[in-house]
Amino acid sequence: MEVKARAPGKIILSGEHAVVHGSTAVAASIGLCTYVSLQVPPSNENDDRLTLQLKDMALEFSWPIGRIKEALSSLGGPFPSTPTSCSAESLKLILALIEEQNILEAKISLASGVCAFLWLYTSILGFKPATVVVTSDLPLGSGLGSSAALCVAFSAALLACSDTVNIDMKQEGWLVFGESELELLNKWAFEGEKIIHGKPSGIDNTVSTYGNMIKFRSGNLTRIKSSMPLKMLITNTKVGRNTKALVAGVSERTLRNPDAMSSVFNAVDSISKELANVIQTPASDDLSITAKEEKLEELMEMNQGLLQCMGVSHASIETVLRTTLKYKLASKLTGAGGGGCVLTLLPTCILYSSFIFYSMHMWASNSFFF
Ligand SMILES: Nc1ncnc2c1ncn2[C@@H]1O[C@H](COP(=O)(O)OP(=O)(O)O)[C@@H](O)[C@H]1O
Ligand SMILES: C[C@@](O)(CCOP(=O)(O)O)CC(=O)O
Ligand SMILES: [Mg+2]
Repeated sequence: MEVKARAPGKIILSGEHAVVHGSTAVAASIGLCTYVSLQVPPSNENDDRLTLQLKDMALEFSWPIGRIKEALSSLGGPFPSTPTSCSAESLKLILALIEEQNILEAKISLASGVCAFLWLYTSILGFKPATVVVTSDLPLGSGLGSSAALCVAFSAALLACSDTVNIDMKQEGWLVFGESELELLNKWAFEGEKIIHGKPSGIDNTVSTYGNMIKFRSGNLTRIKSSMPLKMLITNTKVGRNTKALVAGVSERTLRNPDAMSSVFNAVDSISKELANVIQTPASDDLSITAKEEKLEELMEMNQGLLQCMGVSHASIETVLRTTLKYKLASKLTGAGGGGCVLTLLPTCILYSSFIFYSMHMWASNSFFF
């Protein structure tokens, strides 16, 4: 049997980091996905290994099922069948299994993704042999939510293979999970994100699970329907960074300056709520599309200023901000910052201005348009 699953990456329009501390944030899924294929051999076949292939990195991890059972036996299995956090003790045992595979120093950052895989796999499918293949359109560690897309795609493939969920609705040739299955999937993906991020808010796995645009606060999502065309340029600075370290840095700053940071988080909360309102409110004689875009630009600039206060901007991000400002375009970092991707709002008028569009495109050779 083979199951294929895909899950999208995301952009955060407002509220990253502050959302970890209880503020509202707004995010949208994008058309770049992570794909997982899971092949379970027929039970009469003599293949008793669990193999994970990370195709884009030309990496393969493979363990005899007996070795995984032996390594995790002290946990007293069977593993939990409802979404449960990976304890420090389980994480240590899983890391030992990964260390045996001699992962190259240059690719060590992938270990947390492999850890999330082993936790989700053994929790949802137990000790079944299988081959799992991962490919992705997303740049890793760039703020576009590759970690969450990976966890959502893993959870979707694993749950579809398990006997516990029913999926039967079809959309463009893909089977679709129902509401309660999506909720279960999202909870499992969150447990995977915790292994990669340390202290995630849950916004990335939630927008990857449900798609479209969402407003998110303290674990609760509200679906948003945009009433205006929203075009974003995404520029990848290609400066690598690690979400876990950046999130921990903001928490440390918050411990040192609780009152000041609480004001910063409150301001971000107001900005995200206002941004969601502007996106949802239809244009009218009193509020033209141009006025709405100007409002969004201002809110994005304010959010960027507060992200600088949190200490998560970077010289490469500032360079993109300065460059887009020359064209009177507003930008902000998206995701954890410290490098990674920058969002620039492309107002409807610029889409007709071929000169600016062309020169921006030439300059931003690392950019995608959405
Ligand atoms: N396709 C993938 N294959 C293996 N690991 C992945 C993949 N996508 C994401 N990961 C894991 O997620 C980490 C990147 O997550 P993170 O630092 O949160 O950045 P982002 O989510 O913005 O891409 C990688 O270092 C790796 O551990
Ligand atoms: C910084 C944060 O708000 C978003 C991180 O996104 P990413 O991993 O950089 O794509 C963390 C979170 O909400 O879990
Ligand atoms: Mg991430």
